[in-house]
Amino acid sequence: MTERPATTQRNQPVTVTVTGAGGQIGYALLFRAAAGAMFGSHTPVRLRLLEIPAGVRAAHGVALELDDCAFPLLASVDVFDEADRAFDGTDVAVLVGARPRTAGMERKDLLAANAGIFGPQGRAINDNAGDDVRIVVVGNPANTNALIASAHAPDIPVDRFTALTRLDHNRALAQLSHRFGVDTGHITRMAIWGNHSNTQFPDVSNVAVKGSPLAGSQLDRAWLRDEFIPKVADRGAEIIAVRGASSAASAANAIIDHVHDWFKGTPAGDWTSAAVMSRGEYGTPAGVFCSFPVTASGGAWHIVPDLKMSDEARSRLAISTDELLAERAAVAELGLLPVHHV
Ligand SMILES: NC(=O)C1=CN([C@@H]2O[C@H](COP(=O)(O)OP(=O)(O)OC[C@H]3O[C@@H](n4cnc5c(N)ncnc54)[C@H](O)[C@@H]3O)[C@@H](O)[C@H]2O)C=CC1
Ligand SMILES: O=C([O-])CC(=O)C(=O)O
Repeated sequence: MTERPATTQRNQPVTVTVTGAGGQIGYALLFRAAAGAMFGSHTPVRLRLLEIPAGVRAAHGVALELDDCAFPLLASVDVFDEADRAFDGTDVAVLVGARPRTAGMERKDLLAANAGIFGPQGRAINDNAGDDVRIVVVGNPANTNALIASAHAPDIPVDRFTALTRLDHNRALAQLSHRFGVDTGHITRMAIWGNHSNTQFPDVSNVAVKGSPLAGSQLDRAWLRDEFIPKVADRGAEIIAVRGASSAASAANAIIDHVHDWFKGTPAGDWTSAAVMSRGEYGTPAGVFCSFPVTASGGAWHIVPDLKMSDEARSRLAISTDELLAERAAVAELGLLPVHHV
């Protein structure tokens, strides 16, 4: 047996709770998390898997397979069907567990089906998680579910809650990479604004390719309006139509990217996209989780300040934030928000 070099340094383990762990995204996520993709090769991970009773057996199956991978960084795996126990001491809560949409549904159609999950989970995180807990909401409609969860966690700073729009960001990078014939790593300063839905605004106005801003024919407005923006905004539906199920591996990959950057920071000179609580930045309505261009440093997200926005960009963003306000009103109507959040 090869001995580990004496210099191998090990950080304290990070505890990650994943809800919906027996589902499609869970299956694509947990093995990469256990292999060290979130926090790097020096940080062991303790996994806590939450499922509803009907999904617990599948989650146990995933736990058996995790065991069989013999990941050196995997400190423990535990399966729960009770939120209070699953979130006990957790550092990172990944809220995936929810029903996915099927062909013909919009993400907002999931509101009534899924929103009821996130209040109790927010409360369980509030009462049980570690002091520094960070939360990423993935289950749709993700932005509004993040609002519900945070509203039920009064002791946790709202900035610790996020909703995932990194998948939209990555989709946009891939489309730009195809268009301009460069690796995605050469494309910086992409931004997703608004809701994780087809009203989102994928904005290339600050994009740089190999460090140079887009110019001339690269800014083909008809291509942006008729092809790029709808391709990115409707990609989730395209995946459902082609794959027959909603995106799972690409969603898991985006979760890894999001958590990784939150802990490790975004690269100098670039930013990414995440939905965070709006305090009115860029004219957005305060009190909804809205996607912005963000940097991460010191374990916190920072909305990129002082970007110029055209009138068209502002009106596209307003369409998406109007949808967020409508979702907020709908869940308030369903009694899913505490009164002071309405
Ligand atoms: N924000 C994003 O970028 C994306 C979000 N999604 C959303 O992620 C969610 C999950 O998608 P999949 O994994 O494909 O679905 P899935 O149906 O394969 O798995 C969901 C799992 O969640 C479990 N679950 C349901 N309610 C739960 C609860 N209260 N507590 C714990 N577990 C619970 C189910 O038993 C199931 O095993 C869906 O809402 C989907 O729309 C999917 C792709 C991208
Ligand atoms: O579209 C869906 O229902 C799943 C999802 O959020 C995505 O793929 O972006």
